[in-house]
Amino acid sequence: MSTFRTIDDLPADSRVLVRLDLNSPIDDGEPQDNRRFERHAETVRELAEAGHRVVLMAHQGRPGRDDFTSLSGHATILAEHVGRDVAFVADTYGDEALAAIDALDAGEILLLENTRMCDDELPEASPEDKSQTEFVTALAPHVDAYVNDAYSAAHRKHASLVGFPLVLPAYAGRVMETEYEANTAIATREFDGPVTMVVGGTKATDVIGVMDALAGKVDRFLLGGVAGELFLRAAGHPVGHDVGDMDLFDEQWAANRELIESVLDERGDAIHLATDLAYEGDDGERAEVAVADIDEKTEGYLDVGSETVAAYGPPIRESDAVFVKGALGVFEDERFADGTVGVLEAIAETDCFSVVGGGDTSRAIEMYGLDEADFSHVSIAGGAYIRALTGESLPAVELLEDAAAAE
Ligand SMILES: Nc1ncnc2c1ncn2[C@@H]1O[C@H](COP(=O)(O)OP(=O)(O)OP(=O)(O)O)[C@@H](O)[C@H]1O
Ligand SMILES: O=C(O)[C@H](O)COP(=O)(O)O
Repeated sequence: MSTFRTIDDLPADSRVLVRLDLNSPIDDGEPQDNRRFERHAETVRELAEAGHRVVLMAHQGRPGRDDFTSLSGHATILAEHVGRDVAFVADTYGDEALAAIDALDAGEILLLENTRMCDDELPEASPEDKSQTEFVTALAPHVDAYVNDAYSAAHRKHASLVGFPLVLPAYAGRVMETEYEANTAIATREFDGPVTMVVGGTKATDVIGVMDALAGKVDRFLLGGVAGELFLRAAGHPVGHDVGDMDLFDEQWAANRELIESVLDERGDAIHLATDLAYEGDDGERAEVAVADIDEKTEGYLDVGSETVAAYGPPIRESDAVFVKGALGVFEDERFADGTVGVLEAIAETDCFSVVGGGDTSRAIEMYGLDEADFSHVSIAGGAYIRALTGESLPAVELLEDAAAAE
């Protein structure tokens, strides 16, 4: 259990500065609704209903990238989820922002502009340095308390995440509480039976690092996606090569080859690899091939095959806990969704403790009509989930723990 002060501990009628993570896919300049809005809305609604004056901060994208936008569209989506007005001010800590904060009445909600539009936010620095930036020193006197709900950004040492807890009483929001507990479970909880981890997706470098770090905690790894093909390649099969203009395999193979070979060598008995793979046949339909029959590099494989999906079911059903990181195939294309959906269905049928992480993978849950309630937790964190899985501490979380300990 964490040792945070939570929003239950806030003094009545506070003016609270709340850090959310509303970083979202952007389409045609507009933020797309997603789980992050729905989850953070609970914290925001609870604060407003309790009569606090609620000032929200969040980031979107990074300067120089296409997804670096204003948060005005985010305010509209958030308001729909909260069921209350969310005012927006196109300023981070200037006179306009401060005047809007001062004018708030009890129960009103205000979203400030993208924190990354302010120069003090981004360069990573110590909490002490961040707490002395103009961004923090200008905003802090206009509020009574700081609430961090942005677990999924807590690995970043940015001003809005690590600067405020040093100058204001700091509390954890509801999303921070639930994400912390579920995501640290693999590193901190004892399970009675086997622990299984489903490993896939495109970020092989990240997940192979997690496999290495968790070798002693996880009883079996079920592999697919890019990492799965790289392990098959290490086992001597001619797969996991970039085909056409793909750039997923060769670079990650060069960067991780030694680690993959040593993990396979030391934990080979715990690593389950696909025995068949799926690809796009000449007729455009899904085609499958047994891994043992692949003797030359010709195809780009886009999913694990049906024999593999069937073989991954029993170990999941026997598990006491299952953690998912990354999809087993290109599930966005229905032809190649069998691996990802197959393991999610197997998990949903059990009553084991289960955490599904990663923004992309968790999207498969609604795409294929699965019920989120059948999983113990569907995480909204990407980079922070990876770090939590390996037991690495997150700077912004540590500061909330320090704040509670110093009480
Ligand atoms: N064999 C494959 N070839 C190409 N892409 C694949 C393959 N298998 C899975 N994918 C892709 O992996 C993506 C999910 O992987 P990613 O590593 O981004 O994981 P995530 O954990 O869901 O997301 P994030 O960490 O970005 O929040 C899916 O969009 C899927 O299309
Ligand atoms: O979307 C995320 O994973 C977090 O908001 C962190 O965003 P960043 O990787 O741009 O810092």
